[in-house]
Amino acid sequence: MPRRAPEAARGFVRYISTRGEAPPLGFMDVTLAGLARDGGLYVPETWPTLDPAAIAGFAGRPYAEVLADVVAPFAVGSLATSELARMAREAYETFRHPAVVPLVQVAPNTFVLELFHGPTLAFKDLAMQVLSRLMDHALAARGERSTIVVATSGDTGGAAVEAFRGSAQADLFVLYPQGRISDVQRRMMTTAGADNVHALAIAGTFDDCQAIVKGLFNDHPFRDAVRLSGVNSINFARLVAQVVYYFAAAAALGAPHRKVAFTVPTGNFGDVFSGYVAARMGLPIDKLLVATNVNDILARTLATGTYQVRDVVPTTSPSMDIQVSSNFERLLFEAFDRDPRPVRAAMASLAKSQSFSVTARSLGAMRALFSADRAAEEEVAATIRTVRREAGYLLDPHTAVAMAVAEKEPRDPSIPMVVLSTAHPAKFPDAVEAACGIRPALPDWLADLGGRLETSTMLPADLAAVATYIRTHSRAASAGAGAAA
Ligand SMILES: Cc1ncc(COP(=O)(O)O)c(C=O)c1O
Ligand SMILES: N[C@@H](CCOP(=O)(O)O)C(=O)O
Repeated sequence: MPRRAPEAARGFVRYISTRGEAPPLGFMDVTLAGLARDGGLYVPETWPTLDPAAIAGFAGRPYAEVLADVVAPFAVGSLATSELARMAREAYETFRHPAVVPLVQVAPNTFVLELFHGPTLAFKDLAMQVLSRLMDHALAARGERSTIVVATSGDTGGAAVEAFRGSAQADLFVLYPQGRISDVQRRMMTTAGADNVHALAIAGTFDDCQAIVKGLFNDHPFRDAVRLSGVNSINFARLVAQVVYYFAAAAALGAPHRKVAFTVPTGNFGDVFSGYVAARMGLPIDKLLVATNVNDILARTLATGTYQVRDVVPTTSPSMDIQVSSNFERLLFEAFDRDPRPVRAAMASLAKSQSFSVTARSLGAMRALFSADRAAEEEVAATIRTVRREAGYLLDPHTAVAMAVAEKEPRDPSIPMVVLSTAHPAKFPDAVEAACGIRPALPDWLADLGGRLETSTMLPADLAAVATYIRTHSRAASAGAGAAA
């Protein structure tokens, strides 16, 4: 059978690598590829835009329809809009709230955007439920299998397990940092009871897990042999699906006729980069406020222009206990006017000396839209208590990091501030109870989670050990495979 020409060679919307040394690909190829072959991250060659009337029209529309309209321009030529619309409809049928992403007002002109009504109670479901459908569709159409790896600090892993368990096309390997996530998060990964899901407890941090995943992608013979794909936010399809809720929330609050600001609890910089994409597409965003816990590399970088890795400190918002923040590379590429050479230099410096600096001009470009601050552990707990007392609303610790930062930051009171609520408080019951004395219960459909049988494999934080495990257990590897994208 003749080999398929890559989509990009067939005149589709092209995606380019932030490091400039990988072949351009089309949307579905990028979705299956994960990391670019030069170690960089894919972004579209140009940002599509939506006109103000289209944005205004999102208010009150079903969320799945908004997704189809926002994502379609990124997939022109690669995927029929009717297929995308079907996938979106099916994806959001798994959600437990009719609005999918409801907005709740907690103070004058301050809103919480609840992104946790999906099957694993975190914002990751919003993109993962679409991504699994996109990948299954592409793999089935091509008659291919795939080995999916994912590094998680707690939430991406559970969302991936839920989205891919039972997939006929894919085997999923989830790397989580042993002992550094909540019990609920761990159980969501270890109780799938599906042959195609492998939960790997890594003796290390999330940064170790993510470095191993990138190492697997950068080992081209391995990558090709197992047909490697990734569902972390290195995958552009994850990010584009997350752009949708910025549009939905802003339109509900009067955009495009009114500016809206967002505070985003941040770790791997994927969620907030999706906000940047929304701005590039024409959404009038006043400000994107990056909120970190004490693992504040992003806040320090935006303050000083120097990205300097330190040891990670365990916190009550474990999903944000991250130092090497993958998607910052995409922002660097933008801030360097899309010149891949300084991106390569920065990434080489990061690999060699754990740090790099950006020019004053690039820092200025970042600060035009982004600002940043951190919340210490006592501020997080105090915010959970205060918001509960004053607004009768229970925040999870990640959302509380964002709320604490939003409250500290000087702001124009006439501009609505939307705080992204990335997880349900019941995923972190110990931290919430310690902060305010209330122990949030899991919803009914997860009430038996604590009693389900757990299966996981402990491995050292070692690239070769993980690669060997995957080679042995991946059905894509044992079926034999040709070159991947
Ligand atoms: C609950 C929660 N909040 C916030 C974040 C940070 O999001 P991002 O990594 O996209 O910056 C994560 C992890 O990604 C998370 O799981
Ligand atoms: N906080 C994340 C870390 C991985 O982020 P991703 O957005 O790149 O998948 C998690 O919960 O796993």
